[in-house]
Amino acid sequence: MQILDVVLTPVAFADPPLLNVMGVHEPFALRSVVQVKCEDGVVGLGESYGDEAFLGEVRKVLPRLRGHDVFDLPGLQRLVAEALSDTVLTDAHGLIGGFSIRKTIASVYSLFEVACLDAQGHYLGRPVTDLLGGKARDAVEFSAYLFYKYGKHIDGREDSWGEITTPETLAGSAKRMFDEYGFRSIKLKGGVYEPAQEIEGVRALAEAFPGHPLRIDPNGAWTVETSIRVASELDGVLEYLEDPTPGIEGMARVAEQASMPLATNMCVVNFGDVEPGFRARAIGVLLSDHHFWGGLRATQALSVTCESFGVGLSMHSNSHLGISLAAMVQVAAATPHLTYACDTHWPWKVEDVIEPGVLEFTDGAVAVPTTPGLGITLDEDALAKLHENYVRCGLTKRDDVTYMRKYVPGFETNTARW
Ligand SMILES: O=C([O-])C(=O)C[C@H](O)[C@@H](O)C(=O)[O-]
Ligand SMILES: [Mg+2]
Repeated sequence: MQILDVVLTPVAFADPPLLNVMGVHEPFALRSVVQVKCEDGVVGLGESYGDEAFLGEVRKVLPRLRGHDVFDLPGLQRLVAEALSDTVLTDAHGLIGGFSIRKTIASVYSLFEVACLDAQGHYLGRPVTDLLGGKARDAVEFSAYLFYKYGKHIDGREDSWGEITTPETLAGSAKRMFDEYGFRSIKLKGGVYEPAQEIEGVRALAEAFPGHPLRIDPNGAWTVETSIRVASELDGVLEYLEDPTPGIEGMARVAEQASMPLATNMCVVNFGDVEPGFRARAIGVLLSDHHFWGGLRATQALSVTCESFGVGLSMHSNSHLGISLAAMVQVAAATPHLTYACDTHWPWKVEDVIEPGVLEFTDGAVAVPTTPGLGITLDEDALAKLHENYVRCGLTKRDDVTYMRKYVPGFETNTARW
C-alpha cells in the first residue's frame, strides 16, 4: 500500500506553569501531528515534538515518503537515516538526556513508524496491538503525575489547578487526580525546591494516600551524596527513585547505596547507553519513550532487553496529546514485560486533536482500543484550532529556563544544585 501524501501540522496547546529542574512550562506546549495518506483513502496518524529544529528534520524526510510502501518499516528506517545527513537534534530543556545522531534518527523515524502502523491497522481492520504481536493486557495503568506549579502564567493566564507549592496543595492535587482518574500510584516531579521540602511533600502524599506506590523525579537536581541521603530518608516510602543525579556513573554510585531501585529517562536514553548503564548497575527501572527510542517496535525490543537483564520497564512522558497517548497504550498493551504504572501528562491539558470518548481512564487505566489502527479519530476542526494556537503563540521551541527568568530573574537551572 503506497503512501500518496504526508501532511505535517505543528500544533500548540495550553499548558499550565508546571515547575521542574529547568524552570517552568511556557503557556503552550508544542507538538507535531502527521497524517500519512495512502491508497484506498487510508490515513495513518502520528504525533511527536513540535519545536522548530525537530520539524526541520521531519521536513527533510517528507518528500522521500511518496510512493513508499506503508508496510516496509525497515525501508522507512533507511529512508529516514539517509535524509537526516548528520544533524544532531538537541533541546533547550535537557530533560531527556543526551543527544546523538542515533537518537535524532530514532525520534524522527518514530513519528512516521507510528503513522504507518496506524495506516496498516486501518487497511487490515486490526488494532495496532495485533500488528505488534497481540495484547498482553486489556488496559494500561498510569500514575498520577504531580507537579509543583505557579498559580498563573506571566501574562495572567490561569488554569483550574491553582498554585501548588506546599504539601497541602500537593496532596490536594493528588486527591483531584485520584477522584477524576482513579489513579493508584503517584509520581512527583521534583528538582524544584531544596530536598528537605520535597521530602516533606512526599511524606504528605504517603500519609494522605497510604499503600499507594510513590515516586519522585528531580531530574538530576541532586549530587550523589544528597541522593544517597534522600534515598535513605525515604527508605520504605518510595517504589523507585527517578534520576536523582545526572549521568550513569553518579546513578551507579547512588544505586549501590539506595534500598529502592533507581529509574531513568535521562542516563539511558538510546540503545548505545544500554550496555554501559546496565553494566554499571546504574538503574533498576528503565522509563521507555517510543518518541525517542525509535518507535513502538523498538520499545518492545527494549523491553525484552530489560527483561533479559532483570531491569524493570515503565514509560516516560512529555506534555502530549491523544495520538501519543493512543500509541503509548497500544505498545504498552503489546509489551508483556511492563512492570510499573506508566507516566502521562494527560490530566494537565484541556484541549486535544482527537475526537473524545475513546481514551478514558478507569481506575487509573486506559482500556486498549480494539478498533483498527490506534483506535482514535482525528478531529480536523480541533487540529485547525491547535495549529492556529501554534501560529499565534509565536513559540518555536520549548525553553523552560528562559521562561523561568521572567518569574525569577537570573534563574539558573537546578541540575546537581543540591
Ligand atoms: O520524567 C521526566 O523526566 C519527564 O517527564 C520530563 C518532562 O519534560 C517533565 O519534566 C516536564 O514536563 O517538565
Ligand atoms: Mg524522569
